[in-house]
Amino acid sequence: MTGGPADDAPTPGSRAPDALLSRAGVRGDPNRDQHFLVDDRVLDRLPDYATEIDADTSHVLEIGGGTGALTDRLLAVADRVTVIERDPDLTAFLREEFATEIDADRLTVIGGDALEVDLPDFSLSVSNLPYGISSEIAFRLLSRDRPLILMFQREFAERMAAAPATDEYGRLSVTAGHYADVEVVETVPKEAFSPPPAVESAVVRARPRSPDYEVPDDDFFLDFVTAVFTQRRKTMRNAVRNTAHISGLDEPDAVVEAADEDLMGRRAGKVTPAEFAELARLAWEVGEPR
Ligand SMILES: C[S@@+](CC[C@H](N)C(=O)[O-])C[C@H]1O[C@@H](n2cnc3c(N)ncnc32)[C@H](O)[C@@H]1O
Repeated sequence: MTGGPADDAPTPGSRAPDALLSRAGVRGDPNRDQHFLVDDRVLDRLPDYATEIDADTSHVLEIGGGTGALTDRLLAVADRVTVIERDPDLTAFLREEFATEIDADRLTVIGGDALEVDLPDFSLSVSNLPYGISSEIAFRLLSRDRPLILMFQREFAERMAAAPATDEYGRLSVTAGHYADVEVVETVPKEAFSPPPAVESAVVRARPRSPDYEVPDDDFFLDFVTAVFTQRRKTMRNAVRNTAHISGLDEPDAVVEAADEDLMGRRAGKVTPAEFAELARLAWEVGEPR
């Protein structure tokens, strides 16, 4: 993990982020999740995190194109890029600024909400996400089983990548880890953005994988984990009993009785994903899920 902007020089020939901001004539509105990356070195490293794992760059998806500083870097490594941007002024600007790439069929700009529009069949996503929709968009992307390089608020990124029994480990770590190997590859200071956000950011790299455990049903497993973590201060015994309504279990007591006693005496933060999976299998068998 690198510690923030440092070392290498910006890529020659790429569009300067401050020039893009001034051509677009925007300042960035935090109420609309607009914090534009203005640090060339961070912008240059984002595609590198994908190429260094040999990710397929035939069709790169960017959520939240903004003024196109990252789009420009992605076009340098990808055959084709699709950008989804909600702000109509910014989509108009992107279409004008990148008219040549659009005409050459190398760039598609979709105007709309990334949570609502149909996502294309992308091979990789590299995005500086709108933080207001971090969780929803992250899981929309994770479920596509493609490599992802995503900028989040630092705390969210660290929770996503956390290992069992650490302070950050929780629902997000288990559910994201169900789809991918997740790592924080860089922390990014506020000053790398214009306007600066209130908190630090971090870049996450997610590589799709099949989990090394089996679950009876993906949705049931994810709901079960979520339900247990909503009561993370309780022992598993009490959490499983109390959260039955969320996970849809009709017979939570039967699950508690059949489960390993040591496991039931722990808190959710000390339960590994594989142990959650084993418990979900048991719950599926004896808990009479609806
Ligand atoms: C953090 S900025 C990143 C902009 C640019 N990619 C960069 O790195 O400078 C997030 C962008 O997402 C856009 N945005 C916010 N909510 C969105 C949504 N629901 N769907 C699509 N774009 C959204 C904002 O208008 C903004 O341009």
